[in-house]
Amino acid sequence: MASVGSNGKFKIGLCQTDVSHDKKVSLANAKASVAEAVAKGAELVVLGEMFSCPYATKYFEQYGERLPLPGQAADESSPSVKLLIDMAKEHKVWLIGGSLPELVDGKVYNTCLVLNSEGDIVAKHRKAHLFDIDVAATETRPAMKFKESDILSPGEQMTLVDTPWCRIGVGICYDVRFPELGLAMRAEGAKVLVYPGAFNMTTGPAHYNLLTRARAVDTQSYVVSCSPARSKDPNDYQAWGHSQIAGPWADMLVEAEHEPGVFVVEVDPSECDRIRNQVPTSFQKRDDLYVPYASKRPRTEEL
Ligand SMILES: O=C(O)CCC(=O)C(=O)O
Repeated sequence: MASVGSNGKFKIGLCQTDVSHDKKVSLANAKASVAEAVAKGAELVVLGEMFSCPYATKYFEQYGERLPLPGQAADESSPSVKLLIDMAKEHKVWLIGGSLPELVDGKVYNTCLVLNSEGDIVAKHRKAHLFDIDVAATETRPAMKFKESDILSPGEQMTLVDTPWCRIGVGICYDVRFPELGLAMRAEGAKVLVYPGAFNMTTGPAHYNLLTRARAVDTQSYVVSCSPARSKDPNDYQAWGHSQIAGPWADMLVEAEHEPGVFVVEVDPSECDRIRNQVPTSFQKRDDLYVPYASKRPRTEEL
């Protein structure tokens, strides 16, 4: 498909921020990090999953806010939304606003707002695949159990945003595990896939970098994974951190450690075209072989 946007180079800033139990502190951390990213030249800035809410299902309602629809004015009672709008306007920067617990009609969603450089909300992604896992401890990894579906409802839509540079696809954390979503966004013309996330100390070391690179190699796109920093309080959810960007060749362009930090990387959407032409997998697909199976679940005897 024809490319959307200029296809020109631009700089992406990753903000790996500390999340506090005091929302005002988390928002102040986000504000300082976005300002730092802009000072370092970022034109599009990304925050982590739940950047203003400790990551635990028991907090999602308490910290939840009402989020406007794209094109709608923000409710003044939503401090995280107000901050995102103010930051986008003040710095004239595009923002992929991590995620927030969204309260709507008795439901709670894990939602990412995307704002343009005028502070307009141009897209809203609700996490489509909820993080429900139950991993047993082994000698080499701690146990990890999480059940977002106790509180959260899943989003029902794929999210694509047209920016001045290229089309961008947005997913949230566990969404990155589903290659079909990344491939669908790529089929719709995305050249950058952004996943605010908050992996953990069990799956993070094993899979975070691998998944970022895997989606990059599947889709021949830039893949941006942005996490909060690890909490110093052992009673909190321990985020893996390691915010990172892989290029369309699946090369790691930046990878943080677990401390707070701001990382700015230049990306070039036209590089996706070069890689896609050199290794033209999207034109070599054998849909006749596997599309009939695309919606099948594993046979029950294998579960
Ligand atoms: O997929 C994983 O292992 C982690 C996912 C996660 O932390 C999340 O979806 O919030």
